[in-house]
Amino acid sequence: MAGVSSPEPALAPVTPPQEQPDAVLVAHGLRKTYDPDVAPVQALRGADLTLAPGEFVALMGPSGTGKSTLLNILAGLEEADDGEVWLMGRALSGLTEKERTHLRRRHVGIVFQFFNLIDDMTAQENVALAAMVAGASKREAGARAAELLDLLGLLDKAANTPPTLSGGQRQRLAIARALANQPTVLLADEPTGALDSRGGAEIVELLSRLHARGQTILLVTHNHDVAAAADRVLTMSDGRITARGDVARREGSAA
Ligand SMILES: Nc1ncnc2c1ncn2[C@@H]1O[C@H](COP(=O)(O)OP(=O)(O)OP(=O)(O)O)[C@@H](O)[C@H]1O
Repeated sequence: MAGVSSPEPALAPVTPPQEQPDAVLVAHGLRKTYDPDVAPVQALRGADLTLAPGEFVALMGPSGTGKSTLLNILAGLEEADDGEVWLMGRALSGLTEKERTHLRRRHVGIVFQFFNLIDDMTAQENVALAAMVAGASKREAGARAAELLDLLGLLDKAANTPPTLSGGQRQRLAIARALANQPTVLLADEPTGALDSRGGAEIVELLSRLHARGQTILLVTHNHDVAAAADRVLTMSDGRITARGDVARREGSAA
């Protein structure tokens, strides 16, 4: 639990974005306490992170150390109590709500474990809707959806609704939907968590292919085999990033 203190020190802050002008995403000093007045839980205690263009980074660490909280804040689903996030070099705190939403819609794709698909729409409609929300015309959205379903091996399931797909297919559809806005960065929280090993391996293979095409990816996972596909593994403990490295390829070690 994040409330239990860890002997590991936090690392020094990441380089400020002015010295990393091309960073896609930089977070500095993020703090978040849930239920501050009743039963405070310090989920984030000064989390720092930087993502360079085209990087595939895995975020690991024990349960309850703040990984999902960090991802939710980066995705704009939750607000930090303190700290700053720079997306495409722009500090989010300096933007209006509307500007923030616009910037995120343009640059961030989100894949969460529980899919968030619309059950009474077809696979094609689910992806096309996300493209339209991001500003595509109906025609462009239809074409983009077909292209993404093809890329993700789901073209023959375009007319299926999510409940008629397997878990692995649903997760691939969720990834297709997250890519519908052609995001600069894809944020994925345990995308293989609900899948069997074959389904998980398919998602890893898919993420690797997207990465090879230049997609920047930040992935939360408990699975060392999944993390091994990344360029770099960050380890969270006690609400902070406590290890950074390019060690994923070395025997799946996370530290
Ligand atoms: N909405 C919430 N309200 C209160 N506490 C929360 C809330 N969300 C998370 N927490 C607490 O914040 C801490 C960090 O949770 P978080 O889900 O970010 O951890 P995690 O590292 O992603 O865990 P896991 O690996 O189990 O998914 C935990 O102690 C959790 O119980």
